[in-house]
Amino acid sequence: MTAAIEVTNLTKRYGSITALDDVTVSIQQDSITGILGRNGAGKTVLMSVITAQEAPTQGTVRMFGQSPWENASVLSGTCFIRDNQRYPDEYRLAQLLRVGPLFYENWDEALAERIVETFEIPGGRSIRKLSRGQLSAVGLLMGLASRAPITFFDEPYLGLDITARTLFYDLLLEDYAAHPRTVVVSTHLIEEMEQLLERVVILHHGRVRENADIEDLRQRAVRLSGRTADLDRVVGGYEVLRRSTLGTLSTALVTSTDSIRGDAAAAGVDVEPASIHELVAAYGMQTEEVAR
Ligand SMILES: Nc1ncnc2c1ncn2[C@@H]1O[C@H](COP(=O)(O)OP(=O)(O)OP(=O)(O)O)[C@@H](O)[C@H]1O
Repeated sequence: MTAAIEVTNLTKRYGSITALDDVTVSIQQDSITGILGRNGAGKTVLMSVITAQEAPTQGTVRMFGQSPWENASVLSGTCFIRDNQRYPDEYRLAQLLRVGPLFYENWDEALAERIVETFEIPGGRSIRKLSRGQLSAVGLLMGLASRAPITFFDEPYLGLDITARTLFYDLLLEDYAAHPRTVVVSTHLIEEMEQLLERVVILHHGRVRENADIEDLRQRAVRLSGRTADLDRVVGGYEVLRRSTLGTLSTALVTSTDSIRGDAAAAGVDVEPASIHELVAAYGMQTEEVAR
């Protein structure tokens, strides 16, 4: 694995708030990596520090082996589309399409035009008058057409309807297959996006809870369900990530082990693979102490 981004012992504090707490993570080159975690987990701050929009309190960031801080040669190869991306006040789409190639050397004009048509982005008014979804479509346009070697999308779909989101996912996969590059995307729409992701970083209270291949993560936990008394007999020896009971029936999300399926079968308890979004939700419910 070649790392496009290496973050080492990164801490970011704002006064008494610790947004990132000793984060060490590497992001694989030519992969699509999802940054997941609860509100306030540190996803945006991590991307802001990696892209040198904010200085770390401690720790180091390397992109393609170099520090991005005031490093034009590194930063020219990155594109960061924020959820609240701002553009100059009176800018219209045509101006944005003209400056794209000035900022990004791999800019693809045909792709940009295709995205304008696909997402029906209006060109006749200033960008600040666009709807929330249309503004997100402009962000997708910049992020995709830039073809930057490292592209960050921070919740890129805000306000986009389901058709537009599906079009985005299809376009991203198609363009990534034709032009492999490193894409980092933060999202809460885990079920929708997980088929795109190859790697996943899960943040919790500013710390890395998981940094794994998505296939490995899928093996990480199982969902047990059955009669509460039967379930009680099984879960005792395992790490229970989340449990719920309705009447006489219970379900439990349990860290997967070699013996869990045998033990569950012996107790008459059903076992199914847990989904990534169940796992992320369960991690998010853990107290800070448990997560460490
Ligand atoms: N400029 C700032 N000053 C003070 N605290 C900040 C600042 N920026 C971020 N934070 C805090 O850092 C923490 C992480 O914020 P961040 O925006 O990275 O969360 P997030 O994971 O992106 O959340 P969300 O999913 O809600 O977008 C939060 O507690 C936030 O309040």
